[in-house]
Amino acid sequence: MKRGREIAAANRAARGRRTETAGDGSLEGEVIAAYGRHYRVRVAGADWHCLTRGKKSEAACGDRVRVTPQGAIDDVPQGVVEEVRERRNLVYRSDQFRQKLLAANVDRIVIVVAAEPTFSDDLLSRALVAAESIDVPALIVFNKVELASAPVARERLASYARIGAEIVEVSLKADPQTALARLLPLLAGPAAGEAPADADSSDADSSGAEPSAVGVAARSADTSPPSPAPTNLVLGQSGMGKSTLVNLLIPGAAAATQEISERLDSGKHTTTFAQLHEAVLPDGQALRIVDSPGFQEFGLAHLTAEQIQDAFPEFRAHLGGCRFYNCRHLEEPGCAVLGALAGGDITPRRHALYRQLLSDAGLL
Ligand SMILES: Nc1nc2c(ncn2[C@@H]2O[C@H](COP(=O)(O)OP(=O)(O)OP(=O)(O)O)[C@@H](O)[C@H]2O)c(=O)[nH]1
Ligand SMILES: [Zn+2]
Repeated sequence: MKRGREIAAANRAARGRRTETAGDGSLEGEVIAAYGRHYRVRVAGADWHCLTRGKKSEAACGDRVRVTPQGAIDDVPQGVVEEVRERRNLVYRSDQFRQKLLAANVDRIVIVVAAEPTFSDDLLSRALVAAESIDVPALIVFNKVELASAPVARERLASYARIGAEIVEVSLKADPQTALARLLPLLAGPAAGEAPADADSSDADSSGAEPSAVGVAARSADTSPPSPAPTNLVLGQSGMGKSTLVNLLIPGAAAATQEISERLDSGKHTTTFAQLHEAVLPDGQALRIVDSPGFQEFGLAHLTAEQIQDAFPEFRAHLGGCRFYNCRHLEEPGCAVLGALAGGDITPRRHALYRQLLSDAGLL
């Protein structure tokens, strides 16, 4: 989050690059659906079906890619992904054996939890760590708050608010209008071609007190090309209401997903599907949502020790206070983080997660 300003600037620069034709006949586009090695790439307003050259699937939803045309099948342009452009960030899950790319070039990670079924602290915490590790703001959408079980879940979420997480309460099914009124100002932004609406706000940092300052038309008024809306990656365990959220925000999203999975997957079931949905709102703002599969585990084996440590906001105030400059905050004498753990400022659950993430990454 501390690099929000730089990211916003990089963001503007990256988005200045519109679709271009290179000398070799290749074109630039954006991956709007990733399904194993199959991709749907939006090139100059048309949706192409593309494959990568290698066996590995290395592009993610939201990536800018260079593609070469390969004719058309059933009027759908076909292409090959030749190159993935440099990305601002990449969200992925990993264990020791493989990686699952979720999305690239995201501006916010939206994590859906609910009053019931019971959400997993481990998964929520890992999603927050994933966001922190790439300096992208996270938003927790707390759904089904009309249920009698909501106070228990609210109490559990309070510990996340204490470490700085932003939480929005909604009833996506029971009260969709209020949910939209709360979420759209946080998630929408200027449509492509629209001038920035707010001259004062300058970045997509979520650390400000005003929720309305988060990425919503909050681009500085400079001379660079106007930015399209921020890209929101939606994550959630099964049953929390992720599909309900995506369909409320983008009417027709379910049908689009169905259509793409039928075309790209030809009946095979894969779980690596992610899709970018876009909509223009009545007020002219635009909304970009990446829908990803529900998950039951969130491996972060790719993180470095430094990324893991930095992803715990409640450690920060203590990091300078350890006796050893290279303290790992595990059992070292004179460790300020362990002191804060003993004193109750850091919870045992969070410190256990810290240790587990180091272990998962092979760093213990
Ligand atoms: N009571 C209540 N139920 C809701 C609300 N929002 C969604 N649901 C229900 O919660 C269930 C799960 O919602 P989905 O949107 O399918 O959840 P999901 O997270 O996409 O789950 P998967 O499809 O399994 O990945 C459905 O039966 C919804 O009708 C709400 O505001 N209140
Ligand atoms: Zn320490």
